[in-house]
Amino acid sequence: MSVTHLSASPRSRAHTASGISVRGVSHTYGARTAGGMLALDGIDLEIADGEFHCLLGPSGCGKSTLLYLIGGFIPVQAGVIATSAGPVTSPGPDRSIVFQNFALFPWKTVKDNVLYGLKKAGFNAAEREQRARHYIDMVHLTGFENAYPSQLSGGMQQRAAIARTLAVDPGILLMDEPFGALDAQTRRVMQEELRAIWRDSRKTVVFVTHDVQEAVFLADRISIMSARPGRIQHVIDVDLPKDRGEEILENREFIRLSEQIWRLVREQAVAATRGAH
Ligand SMILES: Nc1ncnc2c1ncn2[C@@H]1O[C@H](COP(=O)(O)OP(=O)(O)OP(=O)(O)O)[C@@H](O)[C@H]1O
Repeated sequence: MSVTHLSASPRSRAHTASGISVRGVSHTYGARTAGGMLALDGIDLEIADGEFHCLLGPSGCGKSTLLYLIGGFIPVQAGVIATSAGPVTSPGPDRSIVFQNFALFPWKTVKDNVLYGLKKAGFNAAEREQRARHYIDMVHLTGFENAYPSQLSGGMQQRAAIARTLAVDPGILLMDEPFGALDAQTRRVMQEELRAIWRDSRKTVVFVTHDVQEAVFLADRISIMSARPGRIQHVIDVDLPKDRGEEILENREFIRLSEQIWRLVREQAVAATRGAH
């Protein structure tokens, strides 16, 4: 896939990639009541500017909670989260999120969904048009600008949601199992496309997944979290070529890493099951 860059004029409000620093972050749901539940316990994590970072771990270990804290969607109770824009205290235009369930407005067309985010971000009419066209093309939806979400397949809806998120040019892209609802084949195509978009647009990505192969395919580094309360158990470097396609699945390092990480995640999943009894 070829991706051309839009001019980064001061008026474009483009956000440069940024690192993310998470220090001593804990989170308790229902903290004000006696029965509060500790979801995250002392998370320390440094994500470099321009890194593709995956969070892996058993169900309920707090992956989404950590992502929402970085996004500023839930307040930081203990510890500090910072980006190059400073400490995270609320959502900001430098961070955007893509959810599993697409989160498109069903009553708006693909183009209007993309334009909506741009208007909110303060782009002028000409920039909105130019950006909408560019990002709809980037995710291969040219020709479907006037379609409504209900007229699109799941993969196309998720590509529209990604176009809407990318169009506002956040430096940090937060993705919460964005391909979880897709069939295996569409998922593989989307993984390749996302990797290509990331490589060409230089964003910092934090990507939550349950899928070990997906994490190894996409990431520069992978954090494996413990069963609840979530802690960072291991941080693994993925030393694979930058350009990754179907052939990487047969790369010996890919296979070795996938097996190693699968064992580590399984240990945590078993611990989570024991903790539930
Ligand atoms: N709003 C909430 N109120 C109370 N408890 C919550 C809330 N959101 C999440 N939790 C609990 O916090 C823990 C962590 O949830 P979270 O969704 O962050 O985990 P996760 O690792 O993303 O899970 P999954 O992989 O199943 O999506 C879970 O036990 C969950 O039930």
